[in-house]
Order: sequence, then structure tokens, then C-alpha cells
Amino acid sequence: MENLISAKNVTVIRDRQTILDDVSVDVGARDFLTIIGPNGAGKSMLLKCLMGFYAPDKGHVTTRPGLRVGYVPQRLVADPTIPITVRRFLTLRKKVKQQELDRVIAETAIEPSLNKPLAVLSGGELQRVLLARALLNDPELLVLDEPAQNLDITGQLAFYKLLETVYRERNISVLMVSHDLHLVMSSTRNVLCLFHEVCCIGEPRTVTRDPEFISLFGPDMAQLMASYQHHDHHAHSHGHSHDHSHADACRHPEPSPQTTGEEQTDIPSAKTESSSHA
Ligand SMILES: Nc1ncnc2c1ncn2[C@@H]1O[C@H](COP(=O)(O)OP(=O)(O)OP(=O)(O)O)[C@@H](O)[C@H]1O
Repeated sequence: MENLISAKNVTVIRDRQTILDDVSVDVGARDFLTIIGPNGAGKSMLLKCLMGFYAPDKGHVTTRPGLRVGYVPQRLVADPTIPITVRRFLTLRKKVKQQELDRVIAETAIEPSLNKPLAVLSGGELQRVLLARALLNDPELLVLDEPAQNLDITGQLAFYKLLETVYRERNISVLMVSHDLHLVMSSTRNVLCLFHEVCCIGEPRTVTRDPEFISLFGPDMAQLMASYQHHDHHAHSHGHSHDHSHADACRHPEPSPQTTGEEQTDIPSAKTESSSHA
């Protein structure tokens, strides 16, 4: 099956720092792929390269011609002095058919927020509105950059549940960056563990056993994540297929001095402008 996006040997160097090092990844139809990794690992940069916001210094990204992509940013800082309503925000970019609007409003349950100013929405309401906006062009691929970052645990759970429903019912592909490991490991089909290079990629249960995952997140985290999957396995054992072209295909590069030890969880965070692409 033709891939929606295919990155081959992507390398990005900025200020003499190698942010992405020879990264290859494919996103196919019906894939649900979550990129995880410590702060500063290059996750947002990879997402931006895959979406064509940045051209890699080496390697290349191929996107299927005409691919419709919906993008959900980390957050949107709404200016309270510009009292734009949710309804207006949704229809700002281009003319949207009423039928299409009604569909996404129902899907994301944002009806009660429609006439509110964007700036007064709660975190959960705002993320649903951002998801609704991303769904308006009937995307084949939904791309989300830490979509539940500013939500409490209940909000995170609700958002991922909604995302799961959208994914299933629309038959789309999902590509996401997430730090919510506890939810990612029990709910997504495939995980790409990134630390500048691809440490491992595959189903959560494979990834959590991978020495690279353990070295990046620590053995306690690996064990904890495995326990989430254990429960999940029993809860959803008759659920969806985990079929994926690169499932279980983990590779194990020699751990560099940089990638060993628990200190890697303390890599300083450096936020990029990912939310500015809203
Ligand atoms: N345009 C840029 N110019 C220079 N350096 C950049 C640029 N964009 C990102 N970086 C650097 O690349 C590294 C990776 O950034 P990126 O935002 O991709 O990491 P991340 O894995 O998404 O991190 P986090 O989990 O903290 O959001 C950081 O050190 C960041 O400072």
C-alpha cells in the first residue's frame, strides 16, 4: 500500500547540533503512530519535517500528492482582546459547508462552546475545538503535537478516547507526538522512540522491552509501562488489529555515552515554535 508520508535518512543540523540523525519512517494508510522520547529529542522537529515545514539537510521526505492533512497544535494562545468566537474561529480560514461543520461539531461535542469567545475556553474544550478545526478539511492524516499537554489526567483520558473514536470511525491515519506515556503505551498501535535517531519502533509491548527505551526512560518506567499494556491486553484482546508494516521492527544502535543512564530524562527542554503553525 502506498505510504502517505515517507521519510528516508532524514538529518537535520542546526547550530552545529544534530537534531535528527538519519531518521527513516513511513506513515501508511490507517497507521496510528506516536513519537515518544525525552525532552529535546527532536520529536517536534521530526513532525515538522514530515509535514514539510522544514526541509532536511540530508535525506528526503516524500508526501503522497494531494494528501489532506489536519494539524492539531500543542496549544493555541488566544488573545483575550480579540474576542473571536469558536464558531468564527472554525470558519475563519475558508468557506466550510454547513454539513461538514455540523459533522465535526457533533463529533467533537463542542456545540456548547460555539458562541463562546475562544479565550475563555477550558483546556479540554480548546483542544476539542482545535481537533474539530483539523477535521474540517476531511483529512486522511491527522497530525498532533502533544495535544493533551496542558490537560489534567481526566482531560487527557477524554481527549485520547475522542481521538481513538475519530481514528476508528473516519478510517484515517494518525501521527502524534506525546509525552503521555501511560496512555500512549496502552492505547496506540505503534510507537517510535526517538532520541535524535530512531531508537526503536513497533508495538508498545515490544518498545518497552527494547534496551534503548529502557536506557532512555529508565527500568522503572519500562516496567510501569509494561504493566499498563498488560491490563490493556486483557481489556482489549479482541479489539483492533495491530498490523503495521514496521511493527516489531526494532533496531538497536550501540548506545552512545549520551544515551545511557537515567540522567537522559533530565535533558533540558527547548520548546520550538510548533504551536505557531496553528
Ligand atoms: N529551528 C531551530 N533552530 C535551532 N535549533 C532548533 C530548532 N528547532 C529545534 N531546535 C533544537 O532541536 C532540539 C530538539 O527540539 P524539538 O522541539 O524537536 O524536541 P522535542 O523532542 O519535541 O522536545 P520536547 O519534548 O521538549 O517538546 C532542541 O535542542 C531545540 O533547541
